Amino acid sequence: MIEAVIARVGAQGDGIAETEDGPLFAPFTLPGERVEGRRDKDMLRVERILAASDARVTPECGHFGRCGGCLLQHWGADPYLRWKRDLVVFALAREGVETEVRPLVDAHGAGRRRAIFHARQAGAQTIVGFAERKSHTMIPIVACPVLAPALANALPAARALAEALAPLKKPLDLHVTATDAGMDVDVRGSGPVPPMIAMDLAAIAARFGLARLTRHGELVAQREPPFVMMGGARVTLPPASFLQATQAGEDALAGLVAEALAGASHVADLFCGVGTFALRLAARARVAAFESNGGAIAALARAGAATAGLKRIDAEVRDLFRRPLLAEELARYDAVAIDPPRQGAEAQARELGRARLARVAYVSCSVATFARDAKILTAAGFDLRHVVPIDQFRYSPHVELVGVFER
Ligand SMILES: C[S@@+](CC[C@H](N)C(=O)[O-])C[C@H]1O[C@@H](n2cnc3c(N)ncnc32)[C@H](O)[C@@H]1O
Repeated sequence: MIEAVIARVGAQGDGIAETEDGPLFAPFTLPGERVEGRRDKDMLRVERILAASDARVTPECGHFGRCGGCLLQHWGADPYLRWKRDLVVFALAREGVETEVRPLVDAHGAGRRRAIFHARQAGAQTIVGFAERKSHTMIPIVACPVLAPALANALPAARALAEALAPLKKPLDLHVTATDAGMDVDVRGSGPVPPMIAMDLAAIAARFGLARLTRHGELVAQREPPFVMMGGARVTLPPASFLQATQAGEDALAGLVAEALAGASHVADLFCGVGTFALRLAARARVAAFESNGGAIAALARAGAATAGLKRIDAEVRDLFRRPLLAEELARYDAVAIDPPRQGAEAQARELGRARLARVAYVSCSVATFARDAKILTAAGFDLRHVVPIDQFRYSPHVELVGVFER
């Protein structure tokens, strides 16, 4: 057993004690706390808190400490939100990216509207829940307080579906999305399903009032096509679509992108998904939207065509890692919104740098790849005017941001 004093909370959400042998990572501890525990390589498995921080609060979830979803429910809101903004401040400073980091937007709102539950068979028992952190061990989950009220029935529905599929003995992932028509569920991992089980699944969909149930994107049952509103457009979602994690997060990101690109008359939306930004930007500007997922592009095109009052939207399936929009192609736009996955968009950033463009709104879910791409853009003459951090993933170390580039 050793004693340690926690100096700070690190970028992965662990408390960190500085020792002669280097940093010791102590999950679920807070700055200033004196703790006792067992050392396991660079981890400290805390067994007792000898002196607790004043900022320690009671976690709102009974699964906290085991479930890998939340790491920081034990921290008061103010220091937690300061830490989250600092993740962006310090990561950019470390990479030498100089800019104004604006106040963090708390975008938890009503809660998460998407969840992926895992289901595993343990003998005769079906376990439905989330994985432990950095492990495949499943934690059975009874309730998850970070989910939006529209997902209140998501866990019981996922459990019923997993139990119906239990005879197949396959590990399952159940993607649940809250839509304006009700819950949309896509079950992955089951493989082919015998007709009797398919009938059971359809009955469960009806019992829980699911808008739609699909298996690997194939329709099992549908009460009403699941849709969400984006600006004035009604978007019918393909199964397991990407959506920003919270409605408040989507509204905040879309508002910041619209503000950054205000006055542009022809905008390119890169990594556009189902049109989160494109369908709103098209109220004021002509938009060209690019994305590798064909289902998302079809949904965006249909929603745009069916919405009165929008300017023209051109939507194209394109792999922007392999075939980024070239500087010559970008010449026809006067501003760009870009929102890549975690890997960032290195090749695309180089083309944005080469293009004769004045404005880029860069939405990112990874400060590290954002910093890399920001350096490419600033080396090409862009000024990173400011960055706005956004917290859609309360209690986790994930943070989004919008960076506004001009030249
Ligand atoms: C962070 S999401 C953003 C989606 C959209 N902007 C939104 O806010 O809903 C990233 C998007 O990039 C798409 N994507 C992933 N890899 C891609 C690639 N190589 N080329 C084009 N799009 C890709 C994903 O399908 C996803 O829709």
